[in-house]
Amino acid sequence: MALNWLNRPYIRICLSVLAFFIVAALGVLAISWQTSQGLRRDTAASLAQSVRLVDMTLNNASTAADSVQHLVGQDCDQDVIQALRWEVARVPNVRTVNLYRGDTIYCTSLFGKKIDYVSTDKYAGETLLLMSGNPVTPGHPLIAYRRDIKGNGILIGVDGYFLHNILELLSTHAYLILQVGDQWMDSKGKIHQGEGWPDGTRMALASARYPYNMRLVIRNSDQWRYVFDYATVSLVLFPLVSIFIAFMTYMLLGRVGSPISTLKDALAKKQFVPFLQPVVDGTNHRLTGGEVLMRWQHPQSGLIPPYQFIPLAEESGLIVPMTRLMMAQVRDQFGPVAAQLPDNFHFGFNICAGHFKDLTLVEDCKAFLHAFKDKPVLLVLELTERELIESSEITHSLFSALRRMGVLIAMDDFGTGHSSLTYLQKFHIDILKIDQSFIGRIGTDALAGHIVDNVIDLAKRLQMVIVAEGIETQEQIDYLTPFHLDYFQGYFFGKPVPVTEFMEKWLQR
Ligand SMILES: Nc1nc2c(ncn2[C@@H]2O[C@H](COP(=O)(O)O[C@H]3[C@@H](O)[C@H](n4cnc5c(=O)[nH]c(N)nc54)O[C@@H]3COP(=O)(O)O)[C@@H](O)[C@H]2O)c(=O)[nH]1
Repeated sequence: MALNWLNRPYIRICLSVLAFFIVAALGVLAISWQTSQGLRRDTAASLAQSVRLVDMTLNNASTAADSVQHLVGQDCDQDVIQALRWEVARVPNVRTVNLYRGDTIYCTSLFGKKIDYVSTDKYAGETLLLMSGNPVTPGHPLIAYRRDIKGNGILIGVDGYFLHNILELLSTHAYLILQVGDQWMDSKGKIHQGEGWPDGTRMALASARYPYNMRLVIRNSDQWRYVFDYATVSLVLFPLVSIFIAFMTYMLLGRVGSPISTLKDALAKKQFVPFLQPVVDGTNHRLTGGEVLMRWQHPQSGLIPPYQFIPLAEESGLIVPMTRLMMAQVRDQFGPVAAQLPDNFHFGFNICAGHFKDLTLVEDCKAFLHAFKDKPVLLVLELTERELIESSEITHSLFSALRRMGVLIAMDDFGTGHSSLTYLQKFHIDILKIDQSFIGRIGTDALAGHIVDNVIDLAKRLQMVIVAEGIETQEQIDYLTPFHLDYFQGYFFGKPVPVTEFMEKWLQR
């Protein structure tokens, strides 16, 4: 069948590996799609959350500014200083509250009256300035909130600690920064100038209230960390599923093509070959013929014995073309060397019952005998007693046609079935082959000896040619010799071998 090529080992391995990679690739795609969606969703939520928290922090500064707004422009007396300090103590996150006039700070919550310069032009949106520290706490980041009222105003220092805490907490799977003007703070609280954040997918969200942006970068390493944190089960499951699918692919491909289609394929490729077992004269043990026994020369599995495929071949009817192939091969290989065969050499073919309904059998026998017209041989069709031949008009006319051509009929495995005598009555049988199971028990089993004696007696009375098959020992030969049987066959004389080996070993040169 056309699909049989699929179960060749290397095709099976290649397709299984392919199945593994397809499933694994689909798994990688599914995991990366799922995690990238999850990561985007989570980071977008982190961004919104960070803006909300920074806004809340700056709202505190704005609240403090509201409270001291009426002091703007007033002299820095004790009441004003006290009011400024009160706000530092009262409002969370606020570290200093200062008043300025023009570009000069003149009143501070920390030092009271103090003159200091303020560069108001550096403030983003005139409101916010990120600072890496101030003279009191150098290296400690802070954000200055400014409220200007006609050239005078309030400057509020907000502790950067809260801001970098927000960044740190929300940057588990991304690099989160707070950007104010061209300065930005990372999650460690470090202040940077200009661009310079890492490569990756970028997102940004601006505050609606204050002039700053929260920016977020998803780096490759973040993606992988997210995968390990949130898709651990899938990471284990997909390779296992891929291995399972590859294994199933391998196993299922092994079953592609039904056994019958496999036989058909083998038949088309002529993988069924004849082996020959010698049959020798019962007296002088010289070669007189050969039984043709089928073997399946499988390209991968090697030589397959008949018991593994003959039953299915018989059941499916494929045995008929397979037997025809045997006859054709033996004819074509022995025809040209017929001169080397002993006189009256006989070829025995096993023929199943179903074949006796097929008229091609007559044609095949004719062609077979014709191939040996210059050195005639005997053709023996061996019928097994295990299968019943239907007694019909077709079978009888077929038997008659075969007889007219001189084809001999042998009864194989005699004694093992239930119809031996019926057979002998209904069909003209020329040769009787005593089953090897009886021969094998000679000398060990008295009953088997009696059966052999009686079968020989019956066959002689019916004037049939007798073959004792399955001879393996000298003891068996010694037992049978006094009966003067026509032929012996068995491993003692030779096992079934390929045609070329049979020719080399048995034919005269
Ligand atoms: N319809 C067809 N059936 C066939 C064909 N070729 C074989 N067969 C059937 O398979 C049966 C087993 O065949 P095989 O394995 O080849 O065995 C044969 C011999 O090897 C074996 N034998 C012969 N001598 C001995 C022996 O001394 N000891 C021993 N243990 N085994 C021995 O016997 C088988 C031959 O038997 P038989 O056919 O009864 O003469 C075979 O029996 C067939 O049924 C085929 O082409 N067509």
